[in-house]
Amino acid sequence: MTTTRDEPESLLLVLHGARGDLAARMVLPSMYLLYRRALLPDEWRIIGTGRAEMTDDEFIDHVHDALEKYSDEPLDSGWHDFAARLAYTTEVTEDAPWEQEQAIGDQTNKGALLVHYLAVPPSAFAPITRALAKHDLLTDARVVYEKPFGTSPESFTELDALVHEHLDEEQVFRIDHFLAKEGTQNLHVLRFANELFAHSWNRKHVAEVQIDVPETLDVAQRAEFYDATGASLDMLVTHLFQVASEVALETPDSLDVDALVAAREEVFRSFRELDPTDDVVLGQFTGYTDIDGVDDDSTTDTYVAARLWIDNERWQDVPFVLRTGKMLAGAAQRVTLVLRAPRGPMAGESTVRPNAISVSISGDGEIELSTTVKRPGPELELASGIARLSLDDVDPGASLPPYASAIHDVLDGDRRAFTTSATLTEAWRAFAPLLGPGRPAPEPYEPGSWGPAAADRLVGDEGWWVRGDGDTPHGD
Ligand SMILES: NC(=O)C1=CN([C@@H]2O[C@H](COP(=O)(O)OP(=O)(O)OC[C@H]3O[C@@H](n4cnc5c(N)ncnc54)[C@H](OP(=O)(O)O)[C@@H]3O)[C@@H](O)[C@H]2O)C=CC1
Ligand SMILES: O=C1O[C@H](COP(=O)(O)O)[C@@H](O)[C@H](O)[C@H]1O
Repeated sequence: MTTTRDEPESLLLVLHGARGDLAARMVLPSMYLLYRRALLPDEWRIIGTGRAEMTDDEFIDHVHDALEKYSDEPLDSGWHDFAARLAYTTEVTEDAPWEQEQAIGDQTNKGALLVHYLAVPPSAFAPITRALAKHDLLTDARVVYEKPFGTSPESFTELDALVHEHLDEEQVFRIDHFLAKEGTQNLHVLRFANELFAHSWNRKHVAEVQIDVPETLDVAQRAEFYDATGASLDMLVTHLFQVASEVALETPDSLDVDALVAAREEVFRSFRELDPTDDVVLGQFTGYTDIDGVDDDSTTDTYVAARLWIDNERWQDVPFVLRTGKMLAGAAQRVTLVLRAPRGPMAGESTVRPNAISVSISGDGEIELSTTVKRPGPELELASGIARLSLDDVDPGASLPPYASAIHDVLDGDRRAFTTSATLTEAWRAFAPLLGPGRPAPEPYEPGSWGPAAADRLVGDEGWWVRGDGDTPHGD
């Protein structure tokens, strides 16, 4: 399997929104981890930006605090070397000179790779892009955009046009960290590298696909953002659609980046527009509107379950049932292919569960195969058994968390784990009916439950594969 490896000799990362929550939780700890694993070029620097003034030393203290809180790596002698490469400056704007322009130009003239990471609210993507273009800081640069990249088909189209006015698609890295998860990346390896699975991956053998990300998390820490977003924008049109495309890929000619991305784009074109009446259930947990920062009459969805249809030969009539929600009874990130009942001499045996290929995409990932076996004993009695392979048992297991993996890919110029303009265009097309007058009203559900019972009609007779406590298929 080849990748587009294009490792730079030196790096200048401009981290826009460096004092924000995402920078503290994900970006800075990821850079520290990459540094400690010797996965950064020998020469590198981070320039953090923000709208307020701050000295370099204050920024270094801020980064230290963030790493203490959010990094698992020790702040030992390596920290001092890391800190020596940090600087801070006020944010670039369109209508004023920027003090960093000359310094950045000097670095890039010497061959440094310039990466702008926009860890800022989506409303700031356009002004910062324009400002960077105005100061000629986009030529040959790579630009990382956080999610959501647009909040409606219209705002996506507008942002996409602006971005393409100044950047080639190859320069643009739109993060969807679910694509960077080890477990997600294992989906196509599992399928294409194992004859055992390759032939089952179609409508002939698969009755239903469930992509299930229930969460126990509350939203009180980010109420303002969440109330303006909701589960379907935060998770469905983004992560769950991307994972669905990863499951549903047509077989690419190779696993090269271009072939893989093209296969993902192709399957997105087959996504049928959601039918909000028949195929979508929204929910809101009881007590949501009492949270500070949430409107008293908010109709924001904190839960969504949707049946997605993929209109191509491989998946015609196979429902892809996608579910996620906050404050649910258990947490999981699981893709399950529920297989059809066997034909032949054992057809009609109804005492056991269906076969299933179930992949946990959280952490390092785990594969479970639900199989039917003979119960030991003199009679021919059937039983269900689950074979499990935890991917952190695979040698050598040195995985990177999704954000570190995504940043590493940006440095390598490897775009396989990023969304593209084409996939997002199709995602918004398929999702658009849920933004219209047909959007169902969210149904109430109790915190700690599995969400509105109405969603049970979206899955087959076996129900939700995840329905125990925690990340556990039912019956475990
Ligand atoms: N936090 C998280 O866990 C996740 C966040 N994201 C995405 O990451 C991005 C950043 O999120 P998060 O860090 O939580 O958000 P914050 O609200 O913490 O904003 C990040 C920083 O952006 C700067 N900023 C805010 N408004 C503007 C503006 N209008 N122009 C320029 N800079 C601005 C602020 O810095 P200053 O005041 O110093 O200028 C702020 O510290 C968002 O797109 C979000 O959707 C995605 C997944 C998870
Ligand atoms: O992007 C988001 O993802 C998280 C779930 O992802 P994880 O990798 O942290 O498990 C979700 O909780 C959050 O609402 C959403 O914005």
